[in-house]
Amino acid sequence: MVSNSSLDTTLNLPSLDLSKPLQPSSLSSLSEACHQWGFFNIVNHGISRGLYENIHSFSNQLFDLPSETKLQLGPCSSIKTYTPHFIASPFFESFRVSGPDFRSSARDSVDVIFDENSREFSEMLEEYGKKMTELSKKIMKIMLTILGDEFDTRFYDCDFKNCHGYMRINRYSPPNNLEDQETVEGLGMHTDMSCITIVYQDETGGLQVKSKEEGRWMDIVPSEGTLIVNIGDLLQAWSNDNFISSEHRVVLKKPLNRFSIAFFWCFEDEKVISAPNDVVGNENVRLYEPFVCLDYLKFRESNEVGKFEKVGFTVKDFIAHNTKNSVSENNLQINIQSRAE
Ligand SMILES: O=C(O)CCC(=O)C(=O)O
Ligand SMILES: [Fe+2]
Repeated sequence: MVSNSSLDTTLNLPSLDLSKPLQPSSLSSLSEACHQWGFFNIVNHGISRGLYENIHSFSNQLFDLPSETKLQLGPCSSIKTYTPHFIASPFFESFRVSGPDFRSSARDSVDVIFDENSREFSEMLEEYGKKMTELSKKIMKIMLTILGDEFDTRFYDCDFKNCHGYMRINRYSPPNNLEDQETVEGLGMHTDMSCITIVYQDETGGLQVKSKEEGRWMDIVPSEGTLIVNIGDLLQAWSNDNFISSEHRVVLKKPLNRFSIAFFWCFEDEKVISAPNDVVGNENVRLYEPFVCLDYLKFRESNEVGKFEKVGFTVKDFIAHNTKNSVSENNLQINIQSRAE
C-alpha cells in the first residue's frame, strides 16, 4: 500500500497544440514544464480515438489469454516480448512491439499466441508505431527550438536522426480486494530510459510525477484527446539538465484494470551522448561526461534497488557509478605502479 490519496495533488500541465503554429507564449510555458516537471501534454496529435479503442480491445484479448500461453513470449522464451506479473510489480504486465518494422515485430509475437485476428492487430500496431514515430520527430524538433533559435536545424540531423522507437502496451490489474481509499503501486518510481516517451493512458488515471521541492506525488489526470509527453534520462543528459527526466510512477486507486501505451523514442545504442557546447552554454558547467548509450542502458538493466524497484536508478546514478569506477581504476593503476616501484 502507498500514501493516502487525499494528500495527492493534481498537476496542471501545459498543452502543446500540434495543429497550430507555435506561439512565443506557449514556448515559454512549455520550456518551464520541461525544466520543472519533465512532462507536458499534446493535443490535436492526429491519432484517432478509434485506433486506441481498437488496440485496447485487441490487447485485452491478448492479456486475457491463460498465463501459460502468454509465457510463450515471456522472459524465458526466445521472443521475450511479454513481461508477466511480478517482474515490474505484482499488478503489471506488458507487451513490447519494436520499430522500425512494427508490423513484423507485432506479428512475431501475436502469431504465436493468437489463432485468428493476428493480422488485423499487427496492422493496427504498425499504424500506431508509424504515427508515433512521426509524432516523436515533430515533438523532438519543437523541443530543440525551446533550447535555442534554430537549434532544430542545427542539432536534429546530427544528433537525433538515428533515433528509434518501441512501444509497450501495459495492463495493470489491481488486487480484487482493493478497498475504498486504498492505493497500490502498479509501477514503481522510475525515470524513463528514452529521449522522450509519449503516453496514452485510459480514463482510469493513476500516473503520478514527483515534485522536486517537496517530493510530493502529483496526479497527471487523463483528459480525452490528450497524450502525455515525458522526458527521459537520455534527453536530460544530452540537454545538460535543461530538460528534466522526472521520477514518476503509476498507482491504482480503483478496482479496475488500467490500460496504457507508452512509446519510447531513444538514441541508437552506439551513440555517444554528449551535450553540444551551445546547449551547455558559456556560463554553465558540463554535467555529464560523454557516455555510450548502451553502457547506460546496461547499467539500468543490471541494477536493482530492491524488489520491484529495478527501475529506480537514473542517469545521475550511472554517472556517479562511472566516476566511482574511474576513481577506483585510477587507484588501481597507482597501486600497481607503486608495487612495481
Ligand atoms: O502506464 C503509464 O501511464 C506509464 C507507464 C510508464 O511510466 C512506463 O512504461 O515507463
Ligand atoms: Fe515511465
